[in-house]
Amino acid sequence: MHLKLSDAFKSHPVNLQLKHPDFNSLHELPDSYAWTNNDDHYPSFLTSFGADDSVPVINLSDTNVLKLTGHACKTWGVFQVTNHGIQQKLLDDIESAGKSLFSLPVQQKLKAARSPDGISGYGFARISSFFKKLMWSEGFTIVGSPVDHFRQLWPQDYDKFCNIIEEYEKEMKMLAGRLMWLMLGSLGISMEDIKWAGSKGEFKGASAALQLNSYPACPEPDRAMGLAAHTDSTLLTILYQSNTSGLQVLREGTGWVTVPPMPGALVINVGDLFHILSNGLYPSVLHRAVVNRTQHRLSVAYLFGPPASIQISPLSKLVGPSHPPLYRPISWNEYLGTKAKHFNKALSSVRLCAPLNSLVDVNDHNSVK
Ligand SMILES: C=C1C[C@]23C[C@@]1(O)CC[C@H]2[C@@]12CCC[C@@](C)(C(=O)O1)[C@H]2[C@@H]3C(=O)O
Ligand SMILES: O=C(O)CCC(=O)C(=O)O
Ligand SMILES: [Fe+2]
Repeated sequence: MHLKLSDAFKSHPVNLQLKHPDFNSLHELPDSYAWTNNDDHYPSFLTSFGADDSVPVINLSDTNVLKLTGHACKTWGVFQVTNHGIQQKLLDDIESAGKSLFSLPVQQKLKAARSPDGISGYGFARISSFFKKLMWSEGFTIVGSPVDHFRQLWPQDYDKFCNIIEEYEKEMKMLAGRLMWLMLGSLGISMEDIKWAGSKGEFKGASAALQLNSYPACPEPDRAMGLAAHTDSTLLTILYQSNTSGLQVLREGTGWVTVPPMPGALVINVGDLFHILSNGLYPSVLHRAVVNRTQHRLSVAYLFGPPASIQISPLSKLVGPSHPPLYRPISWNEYLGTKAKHFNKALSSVRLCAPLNSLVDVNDHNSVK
């Protein structure tokens, strides 16, 4: 059956509390938002202060870009890129569209609420259902045309916002394709190895979701959680975090490392599906967003994946007698359903054989508990 990405949660509906708080009216942290180490799957005491380990920054015009990308993917599963060709004006436009959306009255935003079995719309992050405490954030997911939802939000000028989203998605898709070939090229994979990328390798049928995240200033940031630790269920994610810090990645042996906002830079996460494609060579990065006392923070994630129903499995060039396939084939839709059911155990539920050194499997984040 030909499924669309928007069908992914039809069999995994999640009923999140629909009554959203008006964050601006909360002057102290309600107990329902106060996290202790027991509430998170990955404790905060792992935070590293002033670690000299920092997320790689790659200039996409560097002559050594292939090698740098391979090293960053293998050792971190995340990197920042500069010289990526996305105009600052477009980044500014998407940021102000996001700010305009989240500053609407709660009742207005709820008119575009995500339905329990839907993918698009306003609401808490889907993973909220796995936690007893609430996250100090709100989100808006766009898959396909946002016009119906935007008409609800801005009856007069929804068109202007639709155009910004369309332009942003077009540019992000091109950049995602470029990054895919860099990451694949660093593994020795070429166009003939990925048939679904199309004859020119343009990833025409690829699917994607655009996620706007808003983290209001928080009266007690040390006890709150913006977005709990997770890996992305994507091939790769392109994140724009503007100029406010909040994104942290978990580094083995070091702890939580802040990804510092750099003017105009974009953060690239290796996602779970790329981890599968690479037969475990590139880890999908575990990351979270923390909040702060004074500044509102907005981030925009472009979640890039394959066509919704094609099967993703370890690439045959990366499999051999001494490298058996570590994962069974799975489509993006099925994987999203698996994530909705098993959250941080989704990847291991798709795994075929236990890792040799199972205690230090980079992607078995459950072992960090
Ligand atoms: C395609 C998707 C990945 C995502 C779930 C979604 O359907 C759209 C939103 C994505 C997001 C963004 C915030 C963190 C996350 C874990 C979540 O709850 O929603 C991711 C999901 C994911 O990568 O699994
Ligand atoms: O806000 C951030 O920095 C992280 C957002 C994120 O992880 C996501 O949207 O998947
Ligand atoms: Fe994420």
